[in-house]
Amino acid sequence: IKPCNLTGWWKNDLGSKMHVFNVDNNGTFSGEYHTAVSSAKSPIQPSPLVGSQHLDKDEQDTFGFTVNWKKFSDSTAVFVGQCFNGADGKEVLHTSWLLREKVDSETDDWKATRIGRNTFTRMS
Ligand SMILES: O=C1C=CC(=NNc2ccccc2C(=O)O)C=C1
Repeated sequence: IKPCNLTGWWKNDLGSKMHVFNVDNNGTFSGEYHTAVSSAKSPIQPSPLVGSQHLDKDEQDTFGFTVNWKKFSDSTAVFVGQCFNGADGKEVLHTSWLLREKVDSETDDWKATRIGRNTFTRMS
């Protein structure tokens, strides 16, 4: 199976863009996340991401990464997923995410984590 390397630019179904810098030989990578969903008032600036992917030979690897949302909010998102070579030959990342918003009091802890799914495709 054609290997699937995360290095490069990806776009998700919300229109956010992710730039993965080089993946080292441990599968560790860093990058920048350019969200499309931040509140309009704050200028969109990239947030740092760090992650790790499997490097099995010629496999469709699983990965995880963490995004710390700079500036606009003290939230953190973690993504887990797998890279596939789609039927059309295009690479696609199917991910699940947890978004943890910072809440002001422990009594609000119960409502502070959201879950969802995102699909990323490589930006040509
Ligand atoms: O200030 C903030 C706070 C949270 C954010 N979450 N974005 C996400 C959370 C889950 C999945 C995708 C995204 C995205 O931005 O594409 C973005 C900006």
